[in-house]
Amino acid sequence: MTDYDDLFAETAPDESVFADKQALDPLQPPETIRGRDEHQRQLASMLNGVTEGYLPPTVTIHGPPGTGKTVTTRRVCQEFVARHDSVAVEYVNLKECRSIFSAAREIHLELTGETVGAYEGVDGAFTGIWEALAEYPEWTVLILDEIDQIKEDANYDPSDFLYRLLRGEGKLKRDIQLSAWLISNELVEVDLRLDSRVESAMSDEAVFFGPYGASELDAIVGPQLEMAFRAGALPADAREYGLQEAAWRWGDARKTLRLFRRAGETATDRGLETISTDRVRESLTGTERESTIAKLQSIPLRHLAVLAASVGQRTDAGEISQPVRTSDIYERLNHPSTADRFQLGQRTVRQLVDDLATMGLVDTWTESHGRDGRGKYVATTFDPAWVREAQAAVAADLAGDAVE
Ligand SMILES: Nc1ncnc2c1ncn2[C@@H]1O[C@H](COP(=O)(O)OP(=O)(O)OP(=O)(O)O)[C@@H](O)[C@H]1O
Repeated sequence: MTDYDDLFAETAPDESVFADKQALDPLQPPETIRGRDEHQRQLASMLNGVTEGYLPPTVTIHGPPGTGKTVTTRRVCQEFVARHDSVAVEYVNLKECRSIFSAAREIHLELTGETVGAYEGVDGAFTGIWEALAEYPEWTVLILDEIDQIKEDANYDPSDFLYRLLRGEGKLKRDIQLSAWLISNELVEVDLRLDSRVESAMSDEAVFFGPYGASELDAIVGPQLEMAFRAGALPADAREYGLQEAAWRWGDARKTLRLFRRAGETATDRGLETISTDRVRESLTGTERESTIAKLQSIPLRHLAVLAASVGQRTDAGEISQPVRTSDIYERLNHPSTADRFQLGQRTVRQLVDDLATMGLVDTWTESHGRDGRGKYVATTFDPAWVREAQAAVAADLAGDAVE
């Protein structure tokens, strides 16, 4: 039988380098938005359009992960509506929405507090959305975070969804003043392949959040590092090294916080009083691995299948052999044991490989083989073994869903 007193005593950190580990939690809203003055100014001047009777129908906000798109946009909007009764702001994260209906349902839920039944469909959700907005203040800013998710719906064109949002009959009839602020990693018009009808209904307002440099990361996470660690636990050289590497590799504030948290945990596990540059170096690999696997778990299954096929078989020595040709990927996916499951033609495989390259997950290049023509080669931009780990995690999730 377990002696819990012993168990907890043994696992309690006695010499922790942390003073307040929670300070490194990226989910805690920051007290102050730092290093984004110009962006805040741009967003504020768009909001100030209401004083002249105009809000742009859309504002696109894009840039790589962890660059402050969400926190900055939400904060500026919240502060503005707190000072202007004629404006309301609503925020909806579409992260979990893999269909247009679920996106419309999520917006409806945020505006009304009520769920739309599946039988009411997208039409029902939009009717409810317009009825709700008719009761709102004169202007509404609707922030749709991770808008790129709506492209996952194979049965519905993202253009139709956005067109309804911008030019829907129910909206025009009620003269609703809605400004849709669309947040995503890629430029939304390109990523969602929006048609010209939607593009002309959108406005040109776009705000780009670039990756942070080392000094910006210092300004953003610096105060959190001060709070998180005991005095002297994070020496200046290790701190500097971590910030430089984080800026060079990612420019992502969230990953930077994770990097220092992991480094601190390793130091504490090993009973060390300080976090050396070596601990930070180890943490860099761990952070890279963790975030890549998390990203792989979130991509569509077809893309993951193509990645798995590009990773291929281990050699006799247990190594994964890369690069592979796109034709090999196609053949592996069309092996009799899996062909029925995937049903991916050559063109689709090529398209999926291009998507993976755009996501930064693979590198591709073409080589000439003399008389045999040319071949396109594919290799992952990260340790290919991580694909197997992501596959195992996805399979476990799917099995869990099936049980529920
Ligand atoms: N300028 C900033 N000032 C203070 N904290 C910031 C800033 N930028 C980012 N952060 C921190 O990083 C976290 C991630 O930021 P945020 O969610 O805004 O990034 P994002 O660009 O929307 O990322 P994603 O594309 O992954 O959704 C925030 O919760 C906050 O802790």
